[in-house]
Amino acid sequence: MSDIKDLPKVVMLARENAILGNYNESIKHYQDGVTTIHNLMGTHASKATKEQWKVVESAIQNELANVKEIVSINEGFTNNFGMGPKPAHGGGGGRMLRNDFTSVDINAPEQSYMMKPPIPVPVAKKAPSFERFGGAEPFAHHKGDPVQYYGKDIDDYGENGNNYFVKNRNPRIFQEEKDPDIWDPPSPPKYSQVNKRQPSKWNNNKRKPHLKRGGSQKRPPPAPSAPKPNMEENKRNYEKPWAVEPSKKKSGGKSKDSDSFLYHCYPDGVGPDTDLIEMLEKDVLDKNPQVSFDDIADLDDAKHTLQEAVLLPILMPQYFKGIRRPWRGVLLFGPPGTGKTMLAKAVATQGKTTFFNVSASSLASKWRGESEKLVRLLFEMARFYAPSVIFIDEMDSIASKRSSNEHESNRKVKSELLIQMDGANVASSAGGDEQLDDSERGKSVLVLAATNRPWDLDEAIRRRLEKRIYIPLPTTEGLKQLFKINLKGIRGGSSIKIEELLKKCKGFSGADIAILCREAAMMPMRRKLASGKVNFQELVKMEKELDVPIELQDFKEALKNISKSVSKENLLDYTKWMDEYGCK
Ligand SMILES: Nc1ncnc2c1ncn2[C@@H]1O[C@H](COP(=O)(O)OP(=O)(O)OP(=O)(O)O)[C@@H](O)[C@H]1O
Repeated sequence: MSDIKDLPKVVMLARENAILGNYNESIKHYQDGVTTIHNLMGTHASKATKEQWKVVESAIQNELANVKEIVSINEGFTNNFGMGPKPAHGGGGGRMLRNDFTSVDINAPEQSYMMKPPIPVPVAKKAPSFERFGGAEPFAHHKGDPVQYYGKDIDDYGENGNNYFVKNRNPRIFQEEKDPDIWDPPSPPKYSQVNKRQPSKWNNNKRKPHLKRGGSQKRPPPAPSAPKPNMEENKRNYEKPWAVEPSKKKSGGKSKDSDSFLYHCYPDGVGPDTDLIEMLEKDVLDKNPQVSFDDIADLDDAKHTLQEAVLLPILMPQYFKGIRRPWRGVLLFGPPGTGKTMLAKAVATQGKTTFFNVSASSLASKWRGESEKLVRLLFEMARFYAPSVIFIDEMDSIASKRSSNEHESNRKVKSELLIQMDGANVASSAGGDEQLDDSERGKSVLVLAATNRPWDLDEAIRRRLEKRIYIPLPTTEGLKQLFKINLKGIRGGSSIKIEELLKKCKGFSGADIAILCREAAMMPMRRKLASGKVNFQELVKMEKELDVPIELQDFKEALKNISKSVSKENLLDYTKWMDEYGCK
């Protein structure tokens, strides 16, 4: 028998065992509870209290009866279908069935073999539901109400301070006392308590939010109501690519010309080759080179040839058709620093054409297949912006002679270059310009290549560079012009003897002269510093004092540091190649 204090625990054990199908255990606990109440009745409790205990007892008796009924039903099934224990007498060696259908005479008319016994519905070991226990959740109670036991109020369960239920209205009284050293298993948070503003969000949805165990974390605030970051005010908020307008994508937030090649290819400005196109537009496209022929000393022959080959076909498209069609490509070759790049830029400036300044590095890509794609995109872009000049500097590094041990990617780039040069200028392809009108004919693309090593060029490329112009070292007249151009805005002293200077600068390239003039122009300042009378800080304040005319002595000093960059042997190679492949 248990103590009356333990009655709730005893009843709970009885129910748990019933739910688990341990009916015998359950019955034992129920009976223990009933005995406990019986004993309590024998004490000198008040009549009213005894009445209340009777109610509790009858409720427990009811539950006990239910469990016993389930046990008897179960036993009935097991015995009927031979699953029960063998009878002690072992009659006939078979199992003793309460309804032994095997003994039925199947020939008897009223007992056809068709009359099988009803198939019993299998009874799972199922606990009696709370319906069976009075229809109310046991020990359910409401805040502020007296504790309810099967729906009936119990205000007092005993005297002498034994009112256990009243003292412990919390439902946890029915749980076992906790061992402080044993932690509860982690339990999920109660969603309704996490964010009461959106209680129904997770109720009907298919998926519950994935929350970490622990139960105390808060759900992040719902995204739709989150304030939108103000890009202007808060610089630390980064633009989300999906939130950026297509027109601003990939352009650093700046709006782009809607008439650019990129938008011509991709109306919303984004496509598979956007990066390559943007790279070409950034690194290669020079819409305004701003170099005039007057800035270029000497090279009159080259200027005339270029004007005829490039500018006139743009200005007089009607005349340059048929056999007079423009050149497919022009090669400028000669020693370094002789003004080849300047010439190309001057052509683009004077012809008001779009200038593409390409070098080997701008067409090189570490990605397989991308270099060829760059070549193709370059020519497509040039056609889009036509009339255009594609200036390819150091052409020998892109289009050197093909060899058997050459890397496959280099060969592909060359092949693409050949293909594109053939199709670059529609007007230049043989017989292809007859149907074109003047405006289309004027929209030509000229490939202007430059190299210091023309003998290294691939033959097929060389053939497509139909006009090959030698850009030699400056003549004496050219050197004179170079001094004039480079010393523009700088005063020359009375000591300067130009003839003496020209003699000293024989064999210098245009680039060498430009460097010499810069060095000489710095000499007054260097002399001042070398005297040791001024330091750097004082020198900054002497800007006007240092602006003195350049004297011959300054050039002589500068010439000690500078020498020509082109050797005589090199020059011989150029003249030889010129004689063989060049054009006058
Ligand atoms: N004929 C020239 N007239 C004026 N300046 C010149 C001339 N030739 C060379 N220069 C000077 O030399 C510099 C280099 O010229 P440029 O780049 O055109 O030479 P390049 O022949 O293309 O050289 P490289 O073959 O090495 O590329 C120019 O910036 C310019 O200052």
